Amino acid sequence: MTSQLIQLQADYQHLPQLEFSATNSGLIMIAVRNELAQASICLHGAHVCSFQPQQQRPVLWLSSQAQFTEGKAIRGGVPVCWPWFGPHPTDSNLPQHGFARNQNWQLENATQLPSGATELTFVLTDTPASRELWPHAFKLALKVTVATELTLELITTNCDDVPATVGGALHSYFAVGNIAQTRIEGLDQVVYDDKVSHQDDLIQRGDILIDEEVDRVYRETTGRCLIHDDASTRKISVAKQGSSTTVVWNPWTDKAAAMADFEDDGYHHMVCIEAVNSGDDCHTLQPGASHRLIQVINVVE
Ligand SMILES: O=P(O)(O)OC[C@H]1O[C@@H](O)[C@H](O)[C@@H](O)[C@@H]1O
Repeated sequence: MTSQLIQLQADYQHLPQLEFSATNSGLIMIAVRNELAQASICLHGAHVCSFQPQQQRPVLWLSSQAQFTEGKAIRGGVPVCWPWFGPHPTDSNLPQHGFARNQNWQLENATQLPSGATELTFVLTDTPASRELWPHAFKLALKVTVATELTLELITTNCDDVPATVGGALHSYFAVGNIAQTRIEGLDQVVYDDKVSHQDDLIQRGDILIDEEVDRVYRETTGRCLIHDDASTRKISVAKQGSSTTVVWNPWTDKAAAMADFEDDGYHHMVCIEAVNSGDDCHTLQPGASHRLIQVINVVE
């Protein structure tokens, strides 16, 4: 057992809702089990890997071929993309979706709330290596609240003495019974850029149905999406704050087959609905200022 694991077990032995373990590759996992729900979170990336309210099936999709390895993003769950979303705007040598999802975060605090929810706060701060990728002093916190709903609050604080521009995403992968019997409500009439056909300024008409590769950046939209998962006879609500960009992604056949950590037929059972800050929706923070990106996920009847 690593000394970090032993320390965490000692620090949080008063919280029976938490169980700490290490993967074969030495990454630390936290299992959260309370009267409302269960979840698992990897310290690597502060990555929420699973979320399951009581009496429900898993809400998040996690690839059976996900790799739990230092320096590699976990495929599925909720990757934290930060401080940019997608390719870096000016330097294609920098990592896709930023670097936060590939770093070891710290568990700053965990508490059990009177409501039965468990709240955990993870933090990441700048290092000499991070400043080579993004030249700013920062504190990034992810507050994860595990209850009947899963609430993720990503708080960026600019600790530098110059302004810093921040983008990113809560890149949530949702589990669906069958993508052919799934539709996404909430983006009707919203303007989007289609990253598959490379067409910009298209307009969504009605609900989104997925029967091919979908990679769309919906702009100027702050509303919630509702995933109608008819095969599982349930709906998943995905609400957000601090973001006016929503990305919908399903890699479909060829892209799924090309990803080593994505099972070939996995695209039948997932869709990403991502709360994003990108393009004009990035935020320039003055020294000391903060930005909050929030996603709230729950199953509705
Ligand atoms: O493979 P990655 O880096 O996790 O990215 C997965 C996908 O993430 C989505 O957010 C992007 O819109 C896609 O273009 C991308 O393929």
